[in-house]
Amino acid sequence: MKRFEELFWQLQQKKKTADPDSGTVARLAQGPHEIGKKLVEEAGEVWMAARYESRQQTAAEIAQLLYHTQVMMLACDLSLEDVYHHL
Ligand SMILES: N=c1c2ncn([C@@H]3O[C@H](COP(=O)(O)OP(=O)(O)OP(=O)(O)O)[C@@H](O)[C@H]3O)c2ncn1[C@@H]1O[C@H](COP(=O)(O)O)[C@@H](O)[C@H]1O
Repeated sequence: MKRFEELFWQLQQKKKTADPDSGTVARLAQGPHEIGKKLVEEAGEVWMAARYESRQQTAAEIAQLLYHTQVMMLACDLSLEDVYHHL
């Protein structure tokens, strides 16, 4: 099981090393506009899963939303601390 911080550190490494096999690196190359569209799509999937699907499916959709949120953070050069500051 991977935790939020661990995933972020992993994605930071992918970005830093420009891993050519990484889907994250490919998404980052698309920029914040495309990443934002994906983020909104995933948020909609969370909404629909919560409304019409199982708890398990909702959890899976939330995990994807968290991933795409982290991709946006990296695209905007935001650290975990930058975000936690506002919690
Ligand atoms: N947790 C995730 C993760 N969650 C979601 N996704 C991506 O988001 C997509 C989910 O969107 P959809 O269900 O809408 O699928 P889709 O329609 O095929 O999406 P698109 O590829 O068309 O955007 C998946 O296909 C993945 O591309 C993720 N991609 C990667 N990770 C983790 O990120 C880490 C680094 O991954 P890489 O950068 O690929 O090495 C690894 O630990 C991965 O497990």
